[in-house]
Amino acid sequence: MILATLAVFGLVIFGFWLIPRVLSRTEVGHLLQNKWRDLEECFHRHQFYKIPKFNQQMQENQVYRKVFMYLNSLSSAGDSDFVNLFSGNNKPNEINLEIDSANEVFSDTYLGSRIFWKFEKDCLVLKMRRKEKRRILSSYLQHVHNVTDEIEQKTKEIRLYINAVNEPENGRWISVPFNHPATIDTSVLDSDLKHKMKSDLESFLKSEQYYHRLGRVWKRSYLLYGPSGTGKSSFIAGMAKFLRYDIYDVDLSKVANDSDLKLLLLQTTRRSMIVVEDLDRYLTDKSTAVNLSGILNFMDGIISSSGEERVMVFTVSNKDQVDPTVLRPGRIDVHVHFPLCDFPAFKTLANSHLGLKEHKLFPQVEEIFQTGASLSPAEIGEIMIFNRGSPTRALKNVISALKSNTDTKVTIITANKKEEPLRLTHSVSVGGALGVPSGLLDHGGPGPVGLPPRLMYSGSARTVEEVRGSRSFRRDSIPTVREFKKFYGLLKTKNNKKEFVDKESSQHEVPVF
Ligand SMILES: Nc1ncnc2c1ncn2[C@@H]1O[C@H](COP(=O)(O)OP(=O)(O)OP(=O)(O)O)[C@@H](O)[C@H]1O
Ligand SMILES: [Mg+2]
Repeated sequence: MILATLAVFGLVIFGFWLIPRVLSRTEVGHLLQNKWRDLEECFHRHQFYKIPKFNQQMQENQVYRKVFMYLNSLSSAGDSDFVNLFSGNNKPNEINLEIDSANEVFSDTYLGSRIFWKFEKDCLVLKMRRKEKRRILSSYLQHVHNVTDEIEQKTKEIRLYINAVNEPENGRWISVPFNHPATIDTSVLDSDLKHKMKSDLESFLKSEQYYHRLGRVWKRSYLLYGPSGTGKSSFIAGMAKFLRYDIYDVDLSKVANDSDLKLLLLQTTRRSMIVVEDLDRYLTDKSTAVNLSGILNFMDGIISSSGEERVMVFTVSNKDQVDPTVLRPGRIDVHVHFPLCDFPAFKTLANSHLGLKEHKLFPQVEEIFQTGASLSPAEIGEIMIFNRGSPTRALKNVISALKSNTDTKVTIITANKKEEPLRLTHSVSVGGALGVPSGLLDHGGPGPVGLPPRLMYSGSARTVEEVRGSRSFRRDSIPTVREFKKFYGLLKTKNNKKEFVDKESSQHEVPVF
């Protein structure tokens, strides 16, 4: 008797456990669930809001578009009876799922209230309990807006804008899709610095209210400084991808005057990154028609169409040469140093480029770094890429390049008799603005110290006097390696005194946080 009671009791419990599970997986269960919900809603009065697909001018209603996108992002969308499959817009191999507008009701929960969406002919209908509309309607719509904004931001194609010669019919900017492969993570930099940069950018994105409360323009400015080939442009690409911002790359030499620069800024959109590479060059060479006050106003970003959500990035090779007013706090918020390679950075490159964690030549490489020799990550990276078939050969070539670089670190007397340091090898620019090579590549054979041919640029010929007159070789007329050697040979005969330039501090710093 007791056994029978226990068996019945067990069966009842099992039944209670099993029935909801079976129902939730079957059509009957689904139907019952919907009927129960409908029954529950029968006891409430409802308010309906219609969102037409088109406005009176037969243009697409943006609210409809956003709600449609929002509904697609709901987890319940995946469970809907009919789902359409489309190929991706920019990636044809990708398949996207989209809810079908055929008479289905989608329910959503917001702040504890249930909200229903239904497709009708050319419109979407929002249904909510009347007594709850005051409490949730506007914040729910804001929530829909925020979610879709975030989705759009994540999926949008990043574009690179370049200020072209004046074409009034097309505006001042021309753009191309931006597909640079660099990310913040692929930059060979101190990992703590990369982490700080990411959190700085993230906290900027979340600070709209904070900036508004302070009455400040919601923008943040970064100065990336360091020798050529240390990854400044690649890092900018990584920042833009991290933020998913478009890049406006300002070429100041193509700007007619201060008001033209204002116009350019006015024609940028929010959520964009405004980049001026080699700012020091423009300031010292006066290779722009814009004067200092025009540049300062531009940096302050006051004149912009919305004044909102801008990141500005400036690169310089040596910040000590830049007028302190340009770099004052508020105008530049964060300084980031891009150093030449040290031994840990070399090891990271060897790992990523050659798959080497350890090698018998590493101690030798470390020793040379300890003597103060250094090359830019670009130079070391190029040697490794060129010799990637043989890691040992790659390391040997890095060693000889480092040794030869030690020999080429000299102090030269410039035209104005002032001693000025010049690192010859760092002047071989391997990357133009945002990594687009600006010189003509010479594939004519290996370089003199095992450097790959890619490192050799055939720029326009320059005389030694021209080279000596400038602080460093300019990107737009890069000498060939042979010219370097010639130049170096001349230096040796003219200056018997050969000094090492002080090794730059390898400390990365982000002074303002
Ligand atoms: N720190 C680094 N981490 C990873 N790659 C680097 C780094 N530095 C340079 N490189 C590589 O070297 C090449 C040139 O780098 P990039 O153009 O970013 O240097 P740059 O500092 O902007 O130089 P320049 O001042 O001449 O414009 C790129 O292909 C990049 O991938
Ligand atoms: Mg650059």
